[in-house]
Amino acid sequence: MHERTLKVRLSFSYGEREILKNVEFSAKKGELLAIIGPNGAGKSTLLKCLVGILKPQGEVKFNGFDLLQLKPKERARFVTYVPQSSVPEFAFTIEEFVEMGAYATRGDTESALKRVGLWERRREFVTNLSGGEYQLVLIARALAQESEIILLDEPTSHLDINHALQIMEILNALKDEKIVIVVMHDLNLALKYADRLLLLNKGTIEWEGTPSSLRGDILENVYGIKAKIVEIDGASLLITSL
Ligand SMILES: Nc1ncnc2c1ncn2[C@@H]1O[C@H](COP(=O)(O)OP(=O)(O)OP(=O)(O)O)[C@@H](O)[C@H]1O
Repeated sequence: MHERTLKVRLSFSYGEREILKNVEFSAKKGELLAIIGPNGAGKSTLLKCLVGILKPQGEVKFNGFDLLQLKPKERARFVTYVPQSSVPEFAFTIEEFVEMGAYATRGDTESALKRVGLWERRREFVTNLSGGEYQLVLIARALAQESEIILLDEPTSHLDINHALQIMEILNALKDEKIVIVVMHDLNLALKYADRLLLLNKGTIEWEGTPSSLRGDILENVYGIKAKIVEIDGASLLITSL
């Protein structure tokens, strides 16, 4: 049996400009991996490399073979990508939109929509949804694809705290079935839900560890802020100022 582990080692340049420099990490089922880091650090570029939208140098090994060597359709069986979203302008119903995900079956669509609580609303048009509701639809579409790896780029960015927590709970429940990698800007949500954090800065992994091992001074250097992490009721809370 191959271990169900994703092993990444890659670099990527836009033309002459090196954006990701020898980024090396692994991810496995059972843990939610959050990628954090300042604007422009290369987080979205990293996800796009992992899903094959961009062509990096290096390798993305899963179960011993290199996903970068697969054709896009084959790769879609293994990796699903949920991009940063805005509501689309085409008139599909929620159900049609989720079914359009690669390799999704009707059964997958039903269970995915039930999981995000949108099955009853499946005949509504996606154009009429709020940003947060559309985010849930995108996640349902990714779930319906039944891939083994799911990559999400700031899935809570447009969401109120209730919906943000709902999404994080869904991802938390998903991590035993799939490898879950999430780019997050909300550091408090990352501290609460991530099992492991990757801090990306200027295209390299500046720090990697569990939320409980993160210290304020690590964030201070990278973000140029004052930061303190305190424990309240067993939870880590980040307090910041300029
Ligand atoms: N198509 C492109 N052509 C050239 N440079 C690009 C392109 N897309 C992104 N970049 C550059 O790559 C760098 C990393 O961008 P990326 O979007 O990966 O950062 P990020 O960490 O996701 O940032 P943010 O938190 O702001 O979303 C940025 O400096 C950006 O200007």
